[in-house]
Amino acid sequence: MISNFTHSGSVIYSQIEQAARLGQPCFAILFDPEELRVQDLEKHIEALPDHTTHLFVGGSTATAAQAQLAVRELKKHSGLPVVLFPGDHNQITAEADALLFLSLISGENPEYLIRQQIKSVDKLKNSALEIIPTGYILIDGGTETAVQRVSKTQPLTQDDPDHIVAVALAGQYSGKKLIYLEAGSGAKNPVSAEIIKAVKEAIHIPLIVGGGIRTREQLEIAYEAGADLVVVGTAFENGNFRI
Ligand SMILES: CC(C)=CCC/C(C)=C/CC/C(C)=C/CC/C(C)=C/COP(=O)(O)OP(=O)(O)O
Ligand SMILES: O=P(O)(O)OC[C@@H](O)CO
Ligand SMILES: [Mg+2]
Repeated sequence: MISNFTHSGSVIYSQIEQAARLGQPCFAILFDPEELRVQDLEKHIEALPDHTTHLFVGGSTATAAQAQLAVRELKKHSGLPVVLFPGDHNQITAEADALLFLSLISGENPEYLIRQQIKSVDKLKNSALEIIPTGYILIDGGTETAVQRVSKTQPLTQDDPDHIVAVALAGQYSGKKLIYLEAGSGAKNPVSAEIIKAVKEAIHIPLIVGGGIRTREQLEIAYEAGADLVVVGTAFENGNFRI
């Protein structure tokens, strides 16, 4: 019997999974609510690359009000799915289409492994927001990033792909539906092709890759290595993402 207790549909996740299965990679632009000026939003929407499939909203230090405004305005001006990628439970708003329910599994800070998630329950339990359990893995991108500072966790070295694969598999075995390899916003070095490939070969859930991707070439390297969804934030924010 189909359960009546299903919290919400899985429209967004099913799309990502199906695209991954068909080898049609997805592409997300990340809007940091802290940086977003509403008066510039239409210009940003017009500048979205044609192959954009998702709009992500989140920041390491954005407030609840900033996140809510960003989601509302993006939904108003674009038909693309708006997916929350929160740095904090306060950024969650039921007006989005889906939520990456992140757990920072590369680190050992209980606040980002389970406490933030518990704090979000009151908001989530009566909402129809699609919740996508996501294993979030912070990898050293050559600079100290906001995620590292905020989460007080160390990134995993790119020199040990076997360990990164083990963390990703532990996430999958724990029931995560997505794995997100993160080099950190504005990273000097994106996650390497070698690591993307090793993780992709090991897991059977879709793989998100982000952090420090600025060029068409880096984007293609990530897809070629096996990323199912690539996220670009800073380069788009700065008007530097040339494709
Ligand atoms: C799912 C729930 C309830 C909460 C999530 C809380 C967790 C586990 C967060 C993971 C750790 C973290 C701080 C992630 C931040 C992710 C993010 C939105 C990064 C974008 O970084 P920017 O804010 O753009 O960086 P800059 O400050 O460099 O611009
Ligand atoms: O801002 P950039 O470096 O594109 O990173 C995107 C995203 O992965 C950050 O969480
Ligand atoms: Mg940012």
